[in-house]
Amino acid sequence: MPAQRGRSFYVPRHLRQPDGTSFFPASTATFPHSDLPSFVSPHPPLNIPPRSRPSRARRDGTTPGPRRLPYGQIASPEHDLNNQEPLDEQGAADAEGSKNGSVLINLEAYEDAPVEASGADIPAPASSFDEIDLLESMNKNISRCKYEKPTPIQRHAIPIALAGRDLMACAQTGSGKTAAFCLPIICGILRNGVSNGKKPASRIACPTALVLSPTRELSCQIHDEAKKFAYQTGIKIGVAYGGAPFGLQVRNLERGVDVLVATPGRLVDMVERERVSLRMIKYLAIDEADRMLDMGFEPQIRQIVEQMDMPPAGARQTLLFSATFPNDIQMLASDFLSNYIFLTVGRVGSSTELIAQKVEFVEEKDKRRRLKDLLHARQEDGHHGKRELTLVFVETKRGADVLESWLFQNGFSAIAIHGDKVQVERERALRSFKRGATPIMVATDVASRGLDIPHVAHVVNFDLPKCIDDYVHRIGRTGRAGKSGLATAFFNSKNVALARALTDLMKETNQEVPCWLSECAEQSFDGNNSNGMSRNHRGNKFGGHDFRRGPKFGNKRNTFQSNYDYSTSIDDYNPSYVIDSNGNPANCDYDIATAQEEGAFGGQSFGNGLGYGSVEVSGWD
Ligand SMILES: Nc1ncnc2c1ncn2[C@@H]1O[C@H](COP(=O)(O)OP(=O)(O)OP(=O)(O)O)[C@@H](O)[C@H]1O
Repeated sequence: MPAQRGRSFYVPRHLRQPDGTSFFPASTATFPHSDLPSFVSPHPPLNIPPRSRPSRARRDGTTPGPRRLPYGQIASPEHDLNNQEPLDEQGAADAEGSKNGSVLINLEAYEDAPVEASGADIPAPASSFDEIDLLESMNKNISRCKYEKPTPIQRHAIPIALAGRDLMACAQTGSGKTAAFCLPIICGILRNGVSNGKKPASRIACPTALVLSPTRELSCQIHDEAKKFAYQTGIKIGVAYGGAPFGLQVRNLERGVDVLVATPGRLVDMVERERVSLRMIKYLAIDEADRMLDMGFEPQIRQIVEQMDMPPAGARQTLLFSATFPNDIQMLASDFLSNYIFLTVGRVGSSTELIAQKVEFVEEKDKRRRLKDLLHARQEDGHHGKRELTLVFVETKRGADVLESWLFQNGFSAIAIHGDKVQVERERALRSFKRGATPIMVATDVASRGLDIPHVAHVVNFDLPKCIDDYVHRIGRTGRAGKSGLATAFFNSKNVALARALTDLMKETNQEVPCWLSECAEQSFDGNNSNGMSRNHRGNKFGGHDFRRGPKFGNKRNTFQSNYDYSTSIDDYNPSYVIDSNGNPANCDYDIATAQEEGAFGGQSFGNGLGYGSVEVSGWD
């Protein structure tokens, strides 16, 4: 329903151009509202009954209701989460990722991204799982997962990790980073003999590997993935996260654990109460490592890694993964690593071209109406038939609750997830969304990282984040594992600081940038206004970069600082190979002038406000 057409927008004084006009469009008529996604659903439509008028529905969806509903729409006053039709059979098959024994994904989509690895003596990449020296039991599990060939990050990262090297790795969202660190860890433990991590004659769990992640949901997901890779190997995978019964988790770990997947808070609690010891840790993996080392989490991570009983860097193997890695965080992260390799698939912080990105100018007061239009439009375009999922990101927990209620009042079946909800509610929301029972989820940044939900076809940034890296992770909830996806962002005068970074990211991934956004980006960026920019952005399309190659490389002040014996120093850094999209070696020297201009490192302080300022509102664990 194009309710906004023809209405003019108020443009604040500071956003007007000198001639009094605005770089924002005068009315939505000039926006691509009609320009709705040319995105083609990867799923065939279902026969869906016509939409019926909603009246009231319970927010937790626990009351009885119709079994089959149009996309996101409530057909009767009440609906039952449990009785609702989940994804149909085809959907279930897709979710399993299999058909005729092969994975229904297009991994070729990741082949275009240039791969760059830097550091000393880099192990060669492998072209197939067979070529990687994983054990027979693990190869069987890889086949069971229907992984036919490794993704680029897996091809490069697994041999590096199997060679025992520390690694800082960056690759696009949805490109298979979880397996890239889980497989070599499990294989390494198997090669050295399974210990089933229990201190003899004691109730203290002593895992061999620790995987840290920022949210409870992500820890559960990694735990599930790792269990698949460790199936029938004898390796025990355990999980520890807040909001769930402490005693139950401890009792499970007491039975023995080789790989412990944990959120930092619960882990600290367990170590302090002497239920877990980190003294046997041989492998430390940190997923979403930039988030984990940003201001909110860094003290806790340092406590775990440096002040508890974990062996120091060099005595353990450390693997850090993320899709984004700002330079200042890379520098912090290097404290935890020894003689490491820096590996990137695509530019650090870049997105994937699988995601069609749309940016629309929408004033605050018009956002709800526009969201409603978008949800209806997908229905009318026939995208609703397969219970495609829509994830709507908002800035605050309260905003999530309010929007959830409003969607319900307007007949949409939506559920909110944020950090103020108790864990049972969070899990219920996620489960209901994943099953397709509640096809719209309103979320804060608690759902922005790592979550792998196969049918998310549309991500709406109802409120844009302050930092482009957060945007990259949010839109990365769609367009995963080779599938295409759509991301729509509502932009207005509150988001001007993000315009430049957003424009650059969109251009880099061959997206159409609206003229008004380009103009806004040009005018808002005066060289000082770098808000919203990723801290490693350097405007270079090719490759990512290792902060050790920055302008201060060679400056003793930047020699890595640590309590432990680091063999890595700026002096023995030795960039070894750069591979372009055709697999050929390429030259990708770091442009010092550009780096200095953009404050590659040292240029911006850690407290520059560009980090994850939404910690308070987003409910990280
Ligand atoms: N080699 C492979 N073949 C087929 N599917 C794969 C392969 N590797 C991973 N996948 C699938 O791709 C999906 C995305 O993987 P994963 O969640 O590890 O991505 P990610 O890179 O960690 O994303 P994010 O940056 O959002 O955390 C998962 O469903 C996973 O099972």
